[in-house]
Amino acid sequence: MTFTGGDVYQFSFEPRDYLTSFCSFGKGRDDILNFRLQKCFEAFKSGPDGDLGGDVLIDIGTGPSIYQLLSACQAFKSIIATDFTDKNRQELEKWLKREPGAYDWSDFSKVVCELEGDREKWREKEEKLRSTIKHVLRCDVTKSNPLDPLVISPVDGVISTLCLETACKDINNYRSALRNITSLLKPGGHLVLIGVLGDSFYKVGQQTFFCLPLDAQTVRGTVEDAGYTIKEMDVFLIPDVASHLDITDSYGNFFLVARKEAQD
Ligand SMILES: C[S@@+](CC[C@H](N)C(=O)[O-])C[C@H]1O[C@@H](n2cnc3c(N)ncnc32)[C@H](O)[C@@H]1O
Repeated sequence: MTFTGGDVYQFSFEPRDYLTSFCSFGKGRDDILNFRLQKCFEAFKSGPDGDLGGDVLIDIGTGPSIYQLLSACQAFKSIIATDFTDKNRQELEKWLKREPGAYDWSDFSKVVCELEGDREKWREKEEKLRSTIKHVLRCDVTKSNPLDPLVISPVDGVISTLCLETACKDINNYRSALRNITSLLKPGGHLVLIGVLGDSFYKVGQQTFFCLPLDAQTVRGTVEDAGYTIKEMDVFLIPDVASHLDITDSYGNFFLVARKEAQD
């Protein structure tokens, strides 16, 4: 599979096709989605005074998705969402502004509220997230400053879900993209990384996108080499890989939390 770079994303990544295939319950992927929501819930549950909390969280490569931020919005005062493509940022804005036709995330919000103890509070949860996302910015993880030309003060937290492996054509590029996003983080700040394992492609509508196949050991080493101490890494192995082969060949997901040490 040849690498699909920024131009392919900008013109051919259809947010609604992506959401329908990869961010919908009841399509044989519930266990994967529940793994991500559960791990985010556990990681952010200590709130603003916990290790994983503070003033600003940046989500790198948010895409059209918000599931990864539903728990985080209880732990950070503000969130900056980012993505490479115009269409993804527009789809996200549609949800933030409650525009007609915005994607319905209520199944996800209900799961997270149930984990927090009251499934009925899902509307309040969505309002809390909307008010916590203060900006939706363009980003490019291949740039040394991914928010270029914007320069911001280093933040307390960076989260990135399923982005770096889709944006990088080889492990050296993955290493530098990780270093690029690390430059946005304060020493002592935390990185939350969710990614896919063994994935070489994923299909969004009619378009097939490249993915860099990763294994847990390589991710670990790369994160440590970028100046982090890993606090947690958990792997979810997909029980029935064959049933997803029409849209992806990933065999698992990983969830990682790491603290940035003093030197970059
Ligand atoms: C598989 S989607 C993941 C979206 C979302 N984070 C999620 O978990 O559902 C990959 C995302 O990476 C973004 N992306 C691709 N290349 C990028 C780059 N060079 N810099 C930043 N984001 C990029 C895409 O636009 C897309 O939104």
